[in-house]
Amino acid sequence: MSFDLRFTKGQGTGNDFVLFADPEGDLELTPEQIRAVCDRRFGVGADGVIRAVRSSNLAAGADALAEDAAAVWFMDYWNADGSVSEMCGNGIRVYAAYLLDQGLAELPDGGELVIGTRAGVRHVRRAGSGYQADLGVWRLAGGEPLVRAKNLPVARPGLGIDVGNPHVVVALADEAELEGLDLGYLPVLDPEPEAGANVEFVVPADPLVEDGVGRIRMRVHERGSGETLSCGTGAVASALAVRHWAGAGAPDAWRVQVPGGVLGVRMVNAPDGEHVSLSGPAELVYDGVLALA
Ligand SMILES: N[C@@H](CCC[C@H](N)C(=O)O)C(=O)O
Repeated sequence: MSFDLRFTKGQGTGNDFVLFADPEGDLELTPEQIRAVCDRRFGVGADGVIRAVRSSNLAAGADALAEDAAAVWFMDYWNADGSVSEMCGNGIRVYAAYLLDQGLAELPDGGELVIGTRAGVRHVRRAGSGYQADLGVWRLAGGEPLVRAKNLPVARPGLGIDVGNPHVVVALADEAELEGLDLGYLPVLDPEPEAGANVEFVVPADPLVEDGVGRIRMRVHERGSGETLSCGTGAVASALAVRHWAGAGAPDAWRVQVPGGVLGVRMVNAPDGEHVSLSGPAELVYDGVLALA
């Protein structure tokens, strides 16, 4: 049986998403349907799909509500291959813009949206013409897998970082090496983390720090989506990794240039540990209807 999916297309630094509202949680798309929506030739085309569902109508939403009763909306996220992810840093800003655009939530000046995700409750506020999301407490994932990628002459050690979803960050020698990578091929990790990982390749800008802000360039191969123009949680993981490698005195504010634009990352101490926040643009591009089988 086919049905019409009313959707909005949105993007943040070129990481693009199909968003749809399903407040009651009646419309659980299958992995095949997600792949059909994200197909860039036969579907709408996107790096991921986001369902706006009330936390009270989703099993995973119960945890969010237990953490914070204000998390009435849940960001239900799928990668383009139909797999579920815990978190999406660009997606959560676009999701905030979508909730506001659809009149599903309000954001008074200086206020914040409280959003349930599989990685926990996240807070989003306006920042300039975009949004800033507190992605919570980060942690070293405890692994340094060797990473092989197409056109990378030798395997390099990566650093495992968890920001709600899994990342492995790899430092490259220079811009030429970054540009020469062919991320149309899946990077191979040894050992391969059980749940897979998003893999970021980074190089420092020259100078690394300007006006107290660290500066890096990044490309990414996203778990479940392949190479994308940007990955918000990947930008955060990259800034954290480079700060870790730079050692004492490295800044807590970073500017991450990705193929689709620029993202801001900031580390801030809080009672429960060091939080990391991500800021950047979020745009809703168009609305449409897709017939799905
Ligand atoms: N593009 C996102 C991350 C989306 C999920 C990721 N591919 C995963 O599987 O963890 C971002 O902006 O963070």
